[in-house]
Amino acid sequence: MTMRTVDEHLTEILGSVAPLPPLDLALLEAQGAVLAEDVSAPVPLPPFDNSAMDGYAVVAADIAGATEAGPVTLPVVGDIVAGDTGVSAIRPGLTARIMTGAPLPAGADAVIPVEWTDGGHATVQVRRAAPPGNYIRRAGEDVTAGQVVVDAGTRLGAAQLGMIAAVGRARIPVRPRPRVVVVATGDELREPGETLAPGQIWESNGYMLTAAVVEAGGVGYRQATVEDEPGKVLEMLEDQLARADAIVTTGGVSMGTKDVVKEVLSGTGTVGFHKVRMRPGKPQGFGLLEGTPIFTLPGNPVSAYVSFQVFVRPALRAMQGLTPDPLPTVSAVLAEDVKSPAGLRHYLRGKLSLNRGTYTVSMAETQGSHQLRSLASANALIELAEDVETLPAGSHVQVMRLPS
Ligand SMILES: Nc1nc2c(c(=O)[nH]1)N[C@H]1C(S)=C(S)[C@@H](COP(=O)(O)OP(=O)(O)OC[C@H]3O[C@@H](n4cnc5c(N)ncnc54)[C@H](O)[C@@H]3O)O[C@H]1N2
Ligand code: MOO
Repeated sequence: MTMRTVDEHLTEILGSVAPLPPLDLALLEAQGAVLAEDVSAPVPLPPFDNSAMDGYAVVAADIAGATEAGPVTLPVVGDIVAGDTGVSAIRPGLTARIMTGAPLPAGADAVIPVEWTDGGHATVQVRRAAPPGNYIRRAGEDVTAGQVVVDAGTRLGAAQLGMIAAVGRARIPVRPRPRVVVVATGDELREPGETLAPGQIWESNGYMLTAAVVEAGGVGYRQATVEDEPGKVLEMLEDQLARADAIVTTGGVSMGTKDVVKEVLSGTGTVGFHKVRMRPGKPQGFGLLEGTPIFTLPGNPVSAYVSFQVFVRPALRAMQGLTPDPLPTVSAVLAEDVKSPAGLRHYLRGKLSLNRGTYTVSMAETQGSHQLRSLASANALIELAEDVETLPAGSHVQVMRLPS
């Protein structure tokens, strides 16, 4: 196994993954996917001048002198509701009742809310003056014709889907959420809910990594554990290629006699195994299996989780056409002294808090790569560069916020 840095390993990964080809999807099928092309408006929004209030469409000059004590009385010549398509014009001296969202009749230049009037039907008394433009929503004041309303590369949430529907699009080209098969290996593993024999543990990495795939915008498929028998593991991985845009395995990649993932994948496709200068997460493998990226993460639970966030998450972003950013990172003040092994990138579980505008981070109680409890209560990973060996309390450090 060759030695390499975190950056070297990530560079190889990002050089090997490509955005998934776009698909044309109906709006609600596209939720969570990333828009592949800009969406622009074919018409302005609003498409026509319309009323912002339930009230009366008037000529502002007609009611310029209206007061509580001296209301102006106008004949009401029509009733315009939202959805009316053939609205006739009004002339000075006349008014029409109008509802919110209804098209403004030609000739009118202001809307008087019903609360400023006596609410009359045949005639209406207006008790307040208003300038031209009062409570009118002008055509194009939200979006102009031809304007881009959602940029390519945006992940589609509720607001973006609403915007796209509002410009009349029923289907859009998106990069689909990558389908990621998660495979746990190890003869010691049993399903949660089953009874354990001595020496066995419950399988947890598969659940954790499948959930992490979803947090990273993918679709996670957790594959049941198979026996640590090379033929069976290879056959299962090859079967999974049919439904996978990527495969993530955990376990079986270090120096043991039963490190089956390494055994079956060494020399298969372009898969290579490396010792990466990091803690946790030293033993890593990556490559393409019949063109599909496969990440072989270590088995220690915290190592698997950190490896996912450092290597797999950026790759899944790239496959969605997003920038392969790390988790959102902030600068924080260390609450205590820390030590770090020389020559390794160190990821420490931490607790990040914001006190009077300053981020402070303290270390989780335990840092062993088998100690999942402190990861489950952490909200951050403190990232210490390879050349850091000691840092006193008060130093500034880069901290990755964990998905919440
Ligand atoms: N002689 C050496 N031994 C080890 C080295 C080394 O360099 N030389 N590296 C250590 C490091 S660092 C790590 S990390 C682990 C990685 O080992 P594997 O990827 O081969 O993982 P396993 O041996 O299969 O398992 C390690 C550990 O994690 C538990 N595990 C595995 N899968 C799961 C799962 N799905 N759910 C819960 N727990 C899991 C497993 O029971 C082991 O305790 O190797 C070190 N050894
Ligand atoms: O890399 Mo191992 O991941 O340190 O426990």
